[in-house]
Amino acid sequence: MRKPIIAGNWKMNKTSKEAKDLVEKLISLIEEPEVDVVLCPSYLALDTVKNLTKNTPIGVGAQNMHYEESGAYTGEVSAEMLKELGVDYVIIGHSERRQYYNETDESVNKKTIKALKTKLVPIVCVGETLEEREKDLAKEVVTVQVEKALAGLSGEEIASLVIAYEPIWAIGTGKTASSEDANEVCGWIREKVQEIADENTAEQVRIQYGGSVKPSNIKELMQKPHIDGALVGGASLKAEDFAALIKY
Ligand SMILES: O=C[C@H](O)COP(=O)(O)O
Repeated sequence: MRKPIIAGNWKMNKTSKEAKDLVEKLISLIEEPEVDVVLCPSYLALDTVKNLTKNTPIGVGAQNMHYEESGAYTGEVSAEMLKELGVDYVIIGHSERRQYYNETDESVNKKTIKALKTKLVPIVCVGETLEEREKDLAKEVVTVQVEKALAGLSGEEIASLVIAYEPIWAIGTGKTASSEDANEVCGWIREKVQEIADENTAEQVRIQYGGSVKPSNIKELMQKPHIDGALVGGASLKAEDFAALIKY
């Protein structure tokens, strides 16, 4: 049985002070969540959020990392630096990083390998553009992204990570993929994992949906057999909304 995982990706929002307010409010609204809960603030707020959530079931994730251990990479942050802060998860290959910061399938693969070696749980993002969906290319695009992201990993490693399916056209637009469409793509991802690894791995790997998830649509999405959670942007910025998502 896969435990659902709901993660909030705050993107470039919330100063450390605002993060503190949000986390304190969230803690007062959720007691013992039945799902894994993860908050992904900016790098600068990670320490604050980690300290505030220390004795709670809330996990903390970064939004990106570099694949090298150290070196002349101005502005970058390593997996070791995240680990030292007590970070548990790291989002890898978010479409905004693919679109604006030259993230490629190859760098996603390197980062995923590095995260696993450092004992961070990667949340590996994949998803098609609207144009690709309209040309009926979603299956090909998404499964190739999965194949390339997971290249060289063992079944055990794949089973331990999280894959987030985020159709780019649904991110921050208010347009959610229908629960049927989202489930269909998550099913294709699971099939691909089975092909790359084996049935057991495919059964274990958790696949999230992301793209305009909100309290009004989470229940329907979570009822689908291949959807094991959500990667949430906008609705994770308000404690009440995020708490409602966790309690779906
Ligand atoms: O990482 C989160 C996704 O990009 C979804 O963002 P959104 O919930 O604001 O559409």
